[in-house]
Amino acid sequence: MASSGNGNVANGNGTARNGLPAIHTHKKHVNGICHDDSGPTVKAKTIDELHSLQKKKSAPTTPVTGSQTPFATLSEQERQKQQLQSISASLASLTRETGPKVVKGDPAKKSESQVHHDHHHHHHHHVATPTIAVSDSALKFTHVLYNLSPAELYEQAIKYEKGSFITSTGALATLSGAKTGRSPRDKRIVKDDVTENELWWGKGSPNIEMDEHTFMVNRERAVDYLNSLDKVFVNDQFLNWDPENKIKVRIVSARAYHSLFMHNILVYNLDNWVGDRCIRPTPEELENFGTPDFTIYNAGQFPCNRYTHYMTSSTSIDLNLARREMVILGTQYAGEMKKGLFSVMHYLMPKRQILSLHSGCNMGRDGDVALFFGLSGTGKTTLSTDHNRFLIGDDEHCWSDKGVSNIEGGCYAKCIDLCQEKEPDIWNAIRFGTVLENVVFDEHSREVDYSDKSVTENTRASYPIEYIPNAKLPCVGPHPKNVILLACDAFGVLPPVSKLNLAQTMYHFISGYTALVAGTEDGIKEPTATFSACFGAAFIMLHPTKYAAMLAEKMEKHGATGWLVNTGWSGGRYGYGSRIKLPYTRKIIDAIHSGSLLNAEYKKTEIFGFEIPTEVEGVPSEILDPINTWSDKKAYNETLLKLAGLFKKNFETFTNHKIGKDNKLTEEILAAGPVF
Ligand SMILES: Nc1ncnc2c1ncn2[C@@H]1O[C@H](COP(=O)(O)OP(=O)(O)O)[C@@H](O)[C@H]1O
Ligand SMILES: C=C(OP(=O)(O)O)C(=O)O
Ligand SMILES: [Ca+2]
Ligand SMILES: [Mn+2]
Repeated sequence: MASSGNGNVANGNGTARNGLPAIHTHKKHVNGICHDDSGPTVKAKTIDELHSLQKKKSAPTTPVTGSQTPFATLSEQERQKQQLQSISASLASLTRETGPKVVKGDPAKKSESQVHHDHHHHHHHHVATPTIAVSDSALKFTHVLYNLSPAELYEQAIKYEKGSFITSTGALATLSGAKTGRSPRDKRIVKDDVTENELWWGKGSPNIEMDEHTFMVNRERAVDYLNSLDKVFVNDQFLNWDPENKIKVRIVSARAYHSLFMHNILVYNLDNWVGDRCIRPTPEELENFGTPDFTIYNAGQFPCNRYTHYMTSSTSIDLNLARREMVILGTQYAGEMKKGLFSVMHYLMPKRQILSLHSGCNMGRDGDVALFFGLSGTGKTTLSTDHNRFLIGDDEHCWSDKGVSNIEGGCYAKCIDLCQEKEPDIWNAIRFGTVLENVVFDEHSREVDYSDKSVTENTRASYPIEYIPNAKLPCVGPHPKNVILLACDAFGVLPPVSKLNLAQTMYHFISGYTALVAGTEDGIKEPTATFSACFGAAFIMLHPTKYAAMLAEKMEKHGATGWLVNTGWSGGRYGYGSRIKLPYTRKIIDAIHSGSLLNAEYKKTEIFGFEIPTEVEGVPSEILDPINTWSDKKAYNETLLKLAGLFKKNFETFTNHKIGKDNKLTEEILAAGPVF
């Protein structure tokens, strides 16, 4: 018994069972006990002690300022207490007096912390509690997992969230549940005395009203749900890389998946840079975090109550600008949080004369910045991620007097049919730390099949921007030189590239055209035109002409050129022609960046009056005028007229709005549409 205890598998004959020579250990006898260990021993007496040696204490996620005074520990405790008080206040029910008792750390790790500390209540920082418990949730503790690291969030997800797996490249595969895309029709905005006058309401507007009381009902529902859980995740982060215009946000959520998504998507740090490496998080910034400017309550697993006024489904995404709060019920799609905050920026930034943009953004070696506007799936992420240029951001930006800044700290790429050769940077960004939503993978090798649409076509990857090798850190840049409007035209009649004058740029910016291809199940054969003002009507808060006026003013002031790029069909509409090849679109974009396209030879198209180049390096010239690619010229002309009609009809809503200070620009914009 004693001799086999160390795992040596020698048999009685001195030969190992597998035929290899037996291993002879030099046995020492101490106190008559046979002892096998000759090497150095571990400095632990129990298995618990051994485990406690494995982890050393890291700097707190909300660290104290550098000084190492004897009072550092004291103030650290005080600071921790304040932070927990602030979180408890966030989670407070508004019908009861105080917030829940909150404690930091994983509820599953109670025994472990007792090993570390003789008086383990030092480890758990309790917050002042109500003397009379008025509800069951006030009797229990809510554990707070605060600003966890990606590794910790992986462990949480894999242990507790069904559908969480590590893929062969180290990404975290997750499922977002029943909702795999945004639910714009379930978005509600509180209409009060202020927002009634400030916001865009009515036809075409994304803002569907709800009253303050109903918001409180849903807020209470979310808060009660979150408090009923053993633990919640809290992320304290920032929006916007412009230090003067950053917004502090707190996200309270129930899933590690949501916490990791926001960790990737938002900004942790703005100031603390060594070269182009960021030390995150900045102690000062997080120490001074205090109360957030904006809070999201994500109770996505829990539905809203359809008996509640204004509710038309089990999903509700509610924004209250006065309270600076957002409540999410009945959807776990993570994009809802990111785009919800984008709406908030679309309200807050214009008040500071800063234009918020639904666009990607990158910069060349000479500091030439390009914006890529476009609706979902038109190519913002794909085309702004360019190996020859610095990525400033893929989706949400601000344009201030100083230049551009990314609102976010990460990217959110579509991954359907992702291909390593065509999109190497995105491909390589899908590794440890990246959240991969709703993808399908081999159950054994864990290799992802990006062509598989079994869960959804809207498969996504969210990764920190620094996973892109040529990310521009910090994510800010000078004033844009080129403003590229992307349209995925499924009618196949828009030219691959058109140069626009300012009025045309405004006309197309306000129109915000792209086309959706009908899903096969719908039985619809026709591509459907979508007009989404400012290429992001779902997120804008003010009337589109407000943003358009700001864009016109900035483009004029900084001499930016507008372009319309069709990333959609050519040679016939969807079902007949084919999608313009990504390498051709990239060549077109290259020519815009280099400036060569600005000075190319142009001809004017009929109906839309686009200036189209006769030649672009690396692109077959015949495809530059779409009529050449259609074998049926009559069908081309009919389709072109049909699309022009849709543009005209859509623009009717805007004809009686003034854009900018005088009527001159307004008239020019109205005249910049299709003529037929
Ligand atoms: N010519 C093209 N230009 C841009 N994208 C294309 C083109 N052809 C196919 N695609 C695909 O279209 C999708 C564009 O999505 P994405 O860049 O994520 O859009 P957005 O960021 O605007 O939502 C990607 O999957 C990309 O591979
Ligand atoms: C996340 C989204 O953005 P995009 O498709 O524009 O990248 C979305 O629209 O839900
Ligand atoms: Ca986007
Ligand atoms: Mn995108």
